[in-house]
Amino acid sequence: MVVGGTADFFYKEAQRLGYVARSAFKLLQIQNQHKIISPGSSILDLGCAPGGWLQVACQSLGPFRGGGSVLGVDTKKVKVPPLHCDSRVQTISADVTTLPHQRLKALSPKEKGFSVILSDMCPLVSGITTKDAALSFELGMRALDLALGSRIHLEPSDCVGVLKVGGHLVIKLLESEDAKEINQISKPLFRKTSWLRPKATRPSSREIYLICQGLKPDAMT
Ligand SMILES: C[S@@+](CC[C@H](N)C(=O)[O-])C[C@H]1O[C@@H](n2cnc3c(N)ncnc32)[C@H](O)[C@@H]1O
Repeated sequence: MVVGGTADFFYKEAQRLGYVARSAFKLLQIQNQHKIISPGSSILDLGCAPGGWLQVACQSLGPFRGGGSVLGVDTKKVKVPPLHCDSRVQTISADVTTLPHQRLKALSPKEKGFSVILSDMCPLVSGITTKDAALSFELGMRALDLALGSRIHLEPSDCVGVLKVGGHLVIKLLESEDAKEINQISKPLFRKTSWLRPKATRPSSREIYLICQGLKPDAMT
């Protein structure tokens, strides 16, 4: 992004290192601080276009022989393969708000769900703070719902979430009272939850990431 006639630091760094978007540095910081991705992780990346997080997710899996997988979903098509991605990365074009839990589960390795779910989804920003925050909250809740299914009682009770026990979930939100509600819902279900505002976030942005680590076993199972 060119701001005031000069390309900003993270834009230049992204170009220098072959990342398709400066957003790559946000996931790099999350990974450096929280180590959510390990060799062999099965990763679901919601709102993956143009592919910066796909690149960092694949790099974070380590050498190809260590296995792992990354499934990216976006309404926009991703021009694959971006640099740093290998055949462990697959993408589909779909609207996350209407994508059934069962379809996502069927796309996960051995249909067993994912060990890491990332949501960098954001609505088309209107500039109206309350409206944008409300839309962002809806996308965040959708990510939570896909991850946890009936455990957060948003869906019929047979609707199983696609995040594995022990797994991690990252959700982008725009700061608001509602955003705090997502943390309140998540907190009892995970070993730890925390907030992170990455250095690569533009100063004018209200975005913030909720990081939920270590999904606890379901009391019902
Ligand atoms: C900030 S961009 C993601 C950037 C990406 N993490 C990267 O590093 O390249 C937000 C993305 O969310 C996607 N998005 C928003 N609403 C969506 C929805 N309902 N279903 C799927 N993707 C959605 C947009 O199309 C957009 O590509």
